[in-house]
Amino acid sequence: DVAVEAGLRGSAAGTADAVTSDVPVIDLQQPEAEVEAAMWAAAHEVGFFTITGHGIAQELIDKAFASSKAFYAQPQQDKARMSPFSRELNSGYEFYSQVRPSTGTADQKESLQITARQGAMDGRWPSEPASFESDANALMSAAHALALRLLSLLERRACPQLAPGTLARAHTLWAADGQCTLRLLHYPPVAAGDTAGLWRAGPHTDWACLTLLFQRPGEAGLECAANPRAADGGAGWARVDPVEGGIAVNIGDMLSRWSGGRLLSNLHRVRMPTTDEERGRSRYSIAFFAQADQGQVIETEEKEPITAGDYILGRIKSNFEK
Ligand SMILES: O=C(O)CCC(=O)C(=O)O
Ligand SMILES: [Fe+2]
Repeated sequence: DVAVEAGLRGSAAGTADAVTSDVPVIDLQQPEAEVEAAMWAAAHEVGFFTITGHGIAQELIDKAFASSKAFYAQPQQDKARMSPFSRELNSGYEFYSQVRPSTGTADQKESLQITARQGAMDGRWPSEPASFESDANALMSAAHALALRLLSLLERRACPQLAPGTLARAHTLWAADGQCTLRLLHYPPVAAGDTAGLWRAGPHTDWACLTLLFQRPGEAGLECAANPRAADGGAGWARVDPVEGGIAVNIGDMLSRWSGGRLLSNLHRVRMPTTDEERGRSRYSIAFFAQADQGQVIETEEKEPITAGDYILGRIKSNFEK
């Protein structure tokens, strides 16, 4: 959470190099009982894993990345004009604006946030490239369906207090109180020189129940805390490298709360490039955040009930009060 993130500022743990290797890779085409057990172990112990055999067509993913790349290739003022950012709706285009409590510096990135709530994208869909809206929507629908499947696989062990299917039903797309979000990210090439204190994305946990992260081979840099139960990154950082055809998955704060702490959200970050070749290259990623609809009540034995809407509002406030 925010206190953990702020506590990382300037601490050795926040900046230590990633030492351990990749997170578990889980093939969803195994028998369901095996998938469920493997996901539980990974979600419970690491909070991060990569899934393959997920059924989302590579063509859908490639098209969304192609549209993203074409969008970002345009001048900054055009992107801002086509998709003005609204903090209230958590939608639109942002340029080097997100300051993490963990670092105090702006993430070295630009992003376009699409919140799947009625009206949130009115006047915010980029008109160029023309394929943008349909490509982004196609990937969002597929990612949403996959996220519901994963939530259902985790639910029995993570949230035994819930009737089966509760988590899946709590997340809709484009309802009047929807909060699911697709974020297209671009980390531009970096000039050689001192990048101390800078991050492509500073250490943070996600607010969502579950995040699906599309990233591409050759564009590495994502790392998660080796031990999600330690407040300072634990015994170092683990690489979450892109896997051909794979999607990185992580547990967010909302599911951590809903599960009464059975699952923990894990800190993660995107490091700056370290070689000339890497510095000269963009990193593009696409995150789908499964965030329950505003009216959904998150009830557990451990804490007072809170609606998913108030939960997210609290997180937005604490970030902007820093
Ligand atoms: O681009 C990435 O790999 C990570 C992005 C991320 O963690 C986020 O947007 O919350
Ligand atoms: Fe994240």
